[in-house]
Amino acid sequence: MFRSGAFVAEHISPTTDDQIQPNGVDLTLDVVFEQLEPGRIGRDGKQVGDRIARPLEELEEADPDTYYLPKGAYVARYGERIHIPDGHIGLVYPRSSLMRNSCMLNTAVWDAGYEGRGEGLLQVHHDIEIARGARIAQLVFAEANHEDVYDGSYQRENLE
Ligand SMILES: O=c1ccn([C@H]2C[C@H](O)[C@@H](COP(=O)(O)OP(=O)(O)OP(=O)(O)O)O2)c(=O)[nH]1
Repeated sequence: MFRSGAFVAEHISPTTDDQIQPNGVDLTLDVVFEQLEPGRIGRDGKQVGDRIARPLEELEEADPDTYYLPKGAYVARYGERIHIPDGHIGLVYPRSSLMRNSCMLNTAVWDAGYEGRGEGLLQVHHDIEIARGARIAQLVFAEANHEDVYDGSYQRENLE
């Protein structure tokens, strides 16, 4: 069963009322990264390739705090601190307005016990402007059985 947006909001911070949806909580765009170097997925381990944040100069041109994204693939970091409570997994879907603008956000599994400010693959199939802090995605929680809780390399990522 999927949980209500009000329940999800108890585990996401900060949130404003307009982020709380019937079935989930909207996540905002914080930073957009471009990958520069190949990563590696090995049999025992992995490496995330070097990346850079979209340069601030571009953000400050014309319309401050807006990303102008040409067609391509980016990694988006969400603005909220997310905790996946015991007994649940999280899934992220694109905000439909993003998808209707020919862009897509992909999700992997958000494990029970994870805490951090996570990331998603932002596919831009047509140039788009996205304001920093704009709502781009929706996080939902589904109830799930598990024996262990998340203890991987991304635990507590991007927390101050
Ligand atoms: O779209 C997603 C999905 C998950 N996560 C977070 C939550 C999840 O719990 C964590 C780790 O995901 P996963 O277990 O898939 O990572 P991995 O590649 O297997 O690495 P590790 O074994 O170090 O966890 O990343 C994201 O930031 N974005």
